[in-house]
Amino acid sequence: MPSTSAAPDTIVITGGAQRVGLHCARRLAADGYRVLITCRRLRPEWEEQPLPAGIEAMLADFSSTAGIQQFIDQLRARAPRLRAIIHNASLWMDDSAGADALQQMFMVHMQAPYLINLQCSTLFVAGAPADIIHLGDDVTRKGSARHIGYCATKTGLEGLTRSFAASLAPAVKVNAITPALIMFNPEDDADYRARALAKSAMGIEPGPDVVYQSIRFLMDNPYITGSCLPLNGGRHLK
Ligand SMILES: NC(=O)C1=CN([C@@H]2O[C@H](COP(=O)(O)OP(=O)(O)OC[C@H]3O[C@@H](n4cnc5c(N)ncnc54)[C@H](OP(=O)(O)O)[C@@H]3O)[C@@H](O)[C@H]2O)C=CC1
Ligand SMILES: Nc1nc2c(c(=O)[nH]1)N=C([C@H](O)[C@@H](O)CO)CN2
Repeated sequence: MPSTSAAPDTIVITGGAQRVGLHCARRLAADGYRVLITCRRLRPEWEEQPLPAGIEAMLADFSSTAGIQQFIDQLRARAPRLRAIIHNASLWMDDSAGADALQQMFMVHMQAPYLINLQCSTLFVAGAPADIIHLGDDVTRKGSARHIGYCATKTGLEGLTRSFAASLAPAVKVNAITPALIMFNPEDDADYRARALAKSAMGIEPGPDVVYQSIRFLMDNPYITGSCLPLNGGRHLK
């Protein structure tokens, strides 16, 4: 649970302005945490429908090292009582997306978590539970014929998980959640959706709360670190 001190503990969720990240931000704010979400653009809808109390948006673009460093400097200046950093930001690009697609996904999936973890691990509250959680992808289990660059960079993120877990223990636990289908995108057509649902034993689109539940499980468990938690509906059974 959040600290009882005057300042609530802070959880950072990168790429938290939509979909999975925003859902988890809402749930964790409702749990009593101060949640800092990062985004490349503030959403116009927040004018009419402000983010819930406890959620603050920080502009951050991880497409360059300078952009990552600017975020780190801003976060350090705010000197939050960090409880967790959740690396959720991601680009899901297929291999027809252009020559620099791999580089773009490397920046978001590996360079940003690498630099942020290296420089922000000292912002956690000393002597209190501390977590870094990487959002990976179940696709790393077998590889992907259609998202080679995406899969490679998410595989690299799993490697960062194990290395940072060894480096930051026992002060900070570092784990990954490796989901398969969580929530479709609006443009996904009926045929794509049917094929995606058929790939797992559970055969459902579970929605983002299963990611929140997995985050809570990792945060509330003092003994798991260096692990990649499969969240794939039994996809490995098919
Ligand atoms: N959705 C699913 O079914 C699955 C999701 N996952 C993983 O779970 C996580 C959440 O998924 P989902 O909610 O669909 O993710 P999204 O595709 O909605 O992306 C999340 C956010 O990443 C941010 N982002 C992208 N590029 C950059 C960048 N260069 N700098 C900073 N932020 C960036 C975007 O922020 P903004 O738009 O504000 O710029 C975006 O809102 C991801 O890591 C994803 O790979 C894994 C398997 C399945
Ligand atoms: N950054 C993102 N990564 C992924 C997404 C997404 O929408 N954004 N979606 C998927 C798919 O759900 C896939 O798991 C099955 O269709 C994977 N990664």
